[in-house]
Amino acid sequence: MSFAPDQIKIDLEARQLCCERDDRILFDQLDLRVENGDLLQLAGPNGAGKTTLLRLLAGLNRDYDGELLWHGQPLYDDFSSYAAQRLYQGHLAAVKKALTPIENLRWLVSQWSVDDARLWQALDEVELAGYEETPCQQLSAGQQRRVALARLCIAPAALWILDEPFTALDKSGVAWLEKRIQKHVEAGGAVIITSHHALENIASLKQLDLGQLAMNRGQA
Ligand SMILES: Nc1ncnc2c1ncn2[C@@H]1O[C@H](COP(=O)(O)OP(=O)(O)OP(=O)(O)O)[C@@H](O)[C@H]1O
Repeated sequence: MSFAPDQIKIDLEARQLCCERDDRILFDQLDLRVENGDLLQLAGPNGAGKTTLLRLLAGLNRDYDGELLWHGQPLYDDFSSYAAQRLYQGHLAAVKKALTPIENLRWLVSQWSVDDARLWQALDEVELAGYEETPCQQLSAGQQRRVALARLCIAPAALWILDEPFTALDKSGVAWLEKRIQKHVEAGGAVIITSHHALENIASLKQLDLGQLAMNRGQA
């Protein structure tokens, strides 16, 4: 059975979100909403708070003021239903180096029941055919990133939250990932991404520039 992200209602909202680190306000009074078909790129200079915001949106950190809502209800009221619909990829590839790509993939998608044949196919899609049973410590940084990204071919999650996913990818990897993101958004899924990589080729792109917000705050 194929996965149709448009069959799942995506409605993630931040209202008046505020976050401080080390007595420094990273962002405040921040409002955003992500729904089916949205691609939101968080922009801003190093240290602006992009990863911090992404982790809040993924439900990995509760150190904030303001509201985070899923389907109009507080995110943590029914967190498991939210977690089942979102896929988070952190800025590190986060593969276990002692394991092979196929073993890593089994572990990375263990929250969903996925046929093993589909995992082999996903590794083929990310151009890792022939490396499926090689320990990841023997793979390059870009190949390890591809192992983690193979999840995007498999996981039935409608909302992708991706932190610098282009890191270490070569030209063909970048082109593949851009297409994969575009396809997901066009199919009715949604993507929130931090990336210093330009994503201008994707028509529905929206940007939220945390550096600009901080500058506006300074001038207010
Ligand atoms: N666990 C933490 N404890 C204290 N301060 C933190 C913590 N994590 C991040 N920070 C601080 O919060 C600020 C924002 O960090 P964050 O990683 O969100 O920035 P970023 O915009 O993603 O940067 P980059 O483009 O370099 O990845 C930085 O000044 C950082 O030092």
